[in-house]
Amino acid sequence: MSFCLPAFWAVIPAAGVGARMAADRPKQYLQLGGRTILEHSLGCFLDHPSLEGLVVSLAVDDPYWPSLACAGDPRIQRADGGSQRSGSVLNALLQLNALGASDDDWVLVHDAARPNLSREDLDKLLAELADDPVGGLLAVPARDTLKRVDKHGRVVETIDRSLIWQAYTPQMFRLGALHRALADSLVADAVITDEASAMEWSGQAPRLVEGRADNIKVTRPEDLEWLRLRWANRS
Ligand SMILES: Nc1ccn([C@@H]2O[C@H](COP(=O)(O)OP(=O)(O)OP(=O)(O)O)[C@@H](O)[C@H]2O)c(=O)n1
Ligand SMILES: C[C@](O)(CO)[C@H](O)COP(=O)(O)O
Repeated sequence: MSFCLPAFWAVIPAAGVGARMAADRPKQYLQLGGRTILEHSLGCFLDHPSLEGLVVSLAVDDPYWPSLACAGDPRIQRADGGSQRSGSVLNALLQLNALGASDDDWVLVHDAARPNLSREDLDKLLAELADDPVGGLLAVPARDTLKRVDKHGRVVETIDRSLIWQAYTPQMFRLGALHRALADSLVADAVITDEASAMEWSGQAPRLVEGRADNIKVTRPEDLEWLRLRWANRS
């Protein structure tokens, strides 16, 4: 059964420094299968027929972007990164407004550090949330036993994981609602680590869409080692 997926705008926050990766450059510019991690993450969106436009948030002093083949792609607009991920996303949303996006348009925010997003998961998110009143995100149910610890690293509780999920990206919300939620939560100095937490802060209940667990965020060296092994086995 073919179905029409909703049109959407994409925001790719790529202004982080990758401190936990401790590499010689920000992790989004490390190589995976002959391209940078950022190029893989952009690629999943640039060829999608429902894409209206894409904004990538880059550090204001990013020296690496101009050397990428996609730097001149007219489908990609730039926004200045912020001191936090949420600020980088908010700046990109402002750019979408300038590009003519409307408040009711869908926006998908996807970490530049998640290069392994599948087209199947992207289309699943779009299809399942196309008519949702709030929006939502790709997520994976907790698979391991979870422990709560005290300040000494001693277990104080095993948490019931039956209702615990890990938030991934893309996260999909209407532009106007996300813009308001991010701006208001930033003014209130709320702790916001993803778009869904800003929507929750504003009183909304985003919907989880189960995705693939291998849509991992490259955070530490072993994450990239694992992806490189998978990529090598693909070719
Ligand atoms: N001020 C920031 C911080 C992060 N990001 C982006 O948000 C995504 C997820 O953030 P994270 O994995 O934390 O990346 P870093 O902040 O670079 O990592 P670290 O916390 O280890 O420095 C990444 O694509 C990163 O580039 C961003 O655009 N602007
Ligand atoms: C947005 C995110 O990837 C969802 O899990 C996560 O919150 C990013 O956190 P980080 O500390 O900025 O990597």
